[in-house]
Order: sequence, then structure tokens, then C-alpha cells
Amino acid sequence: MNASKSPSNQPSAASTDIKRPLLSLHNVSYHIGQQRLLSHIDIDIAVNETVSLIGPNGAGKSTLVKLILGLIEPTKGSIKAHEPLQLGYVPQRFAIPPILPLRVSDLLGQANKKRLTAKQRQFIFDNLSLTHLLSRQMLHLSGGETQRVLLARALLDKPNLLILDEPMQGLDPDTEVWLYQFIDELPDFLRCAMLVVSHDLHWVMRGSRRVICLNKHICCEGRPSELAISTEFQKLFGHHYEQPYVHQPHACEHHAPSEL
Ligand SMILES: Nc1ncnc2c1ncn2[C@@H]1O[C@H](COP(=O)(O)OP(=O)(O)OP(=O)(O)O)[C@@H](O)[C@H]1O
Repeated sequence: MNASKSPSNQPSAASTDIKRPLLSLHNVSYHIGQQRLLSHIDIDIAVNETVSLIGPNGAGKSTLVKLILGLIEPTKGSIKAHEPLQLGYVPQRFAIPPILPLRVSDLLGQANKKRLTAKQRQFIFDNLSLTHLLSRQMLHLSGGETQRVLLARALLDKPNLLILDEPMQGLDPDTEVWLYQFIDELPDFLRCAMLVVSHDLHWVMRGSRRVICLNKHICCEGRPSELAISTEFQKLFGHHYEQPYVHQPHACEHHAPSEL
């Protein structure tokens, strides 16, 4: 994968953007019948801010993503965009029916061609090494190739909020490192807020500025250094977050503080 120079035609994003609100979830709960999937979620995401979302299996991370994407509506509470949202989404899984022919170029062709210049689109193609994949069937791509195409598909729409749901799943360690670096160092013309759902605690604690730990409610949040000493975090993930974690189902009551 290449590291060509960015064809930025926009001024650098001002650091003050980090303070400008983009999206707010206020007291959001989501139930299906009697089953409580999420409760009392308050999250503010600022323009160009990167937020990592962690939590054990079944914590409600994908449900939260669906709420932000507008695929489902909160049972309670509200979600407010402070400026028009252009969402980009890289899903955890991308299942294509075997009978559906879908070439890489067909999928990428669905992006809005007016959002970026030809040179900027080419930057994405070059850096994600896509040119040789364009005529291939999506069905026949490897996991890493599929991730690159899905990331390109999202970026070609120049999102102002990019949601990456387990972007490193199934990637080999070298590709993982490369992809982390790519999303960490997006050129100015692609800079956007990011919500990164990850099970990779090592990366989250090392590479993130702000982490939200979800377990049907927000257990704790903050900078990695703050989280590492939080009792809730230690209960959930132990002191051994540098190793792959094993969820301890007894470690959290799965109740919002106000319900305890
Ligand atoms: N449509 C649904 N109907 C009933 N239960 C659901 C539905 N969708 C999700 N759930 C349940 O809600 C809980 C949260 O699911 P969700 O997929 O949001 O968790 P997650 O944190 O993304 O998990 P994972 O890390 O395993 O991907 C799970 O117990 C799941 O079984």
C-alpha cells in the first residue's frame, strides 16, 4: 500500500474544531419489548474528534451504531446533529449473496462523484491500493481487500462522521498496523470525526484520545490514562488490557447508575 502525498485543497482543520459539537446523544435508551439493550446514553462527538467505543460482546455497541446511523430510533431520549451529517460507515461484516455479481467498481461507483476532486479520489485509490481490484468481484476479495474497498467507499463520500465497526477484524498484523496509521493520518481533505468500535484494547488504550466503555450503559469514559485507573474499567477488563481481554460477565451489573 502506498504512501503518496495528499492532494489537499483545503485549509488544515482548525484545532478549535475539536470543541465544535457535531452530534449529541442525550439520555438515549433502546429497548426491544422488555429487553433493555441500551440505557441513559449521553455522548457528544465534536467536529474532527476521534472516539473509540469499547465493550464486551453484547454490550450494545452495534445497537448504538445503528441508532447513530438512523437505522433504528431511540425508545427514549434524543439524537441531535448540530450540522448536516454526512455519514460514512464501514460495517463489521459485509455479506454478499453468492448469486449477486457486484464488482469493486460497481460498489465504488455508488459514491457521490461530486464530493471530491478527481485527484482526491485518485489519492484514495492509490493509498488503498484499489486500482488493480476494480474489475474484481466483491465476493472473491480477501478480508483485507474487502476492508480497503469498504473504507474507500465510505471515504469517497467525504463523510464528516466516519463510523468504523471493528475495522481490524480478520486483518493480519501488518495490514492492521497500516490501516491504523492510514485512519490516524487522514489528509486534511478527508479529515472527519470518527467513531471506532474496537475490541482491540491494546490499540484503543495506546492510540486513542477519548474512549467510551459501554456495557448497556456508559460504564466509564475519558482518556486512556484516566480509564486505566477507573474502577469500572478495571472490573470489566482487569489490569491486563495489553493482552486480549476475556469478558467477565459478573464484572458489571449491566445497569445504568440511576437504575442501581
Ligand atoms: N433485533 C434484536 N432483537 C433482540 N435482541 C437483539 C437485537 N439486536 C441485538 N440484540 C441483542 O442486544 C444485545 C446487544 O447487541 P449488539 O449487537 O448491539 O452488541 P455488541 O456490543 O455490538 O456485541 P458484539 O461485540 O458481540 O458485536 C445482544 O445481547 C443482542 O443479542
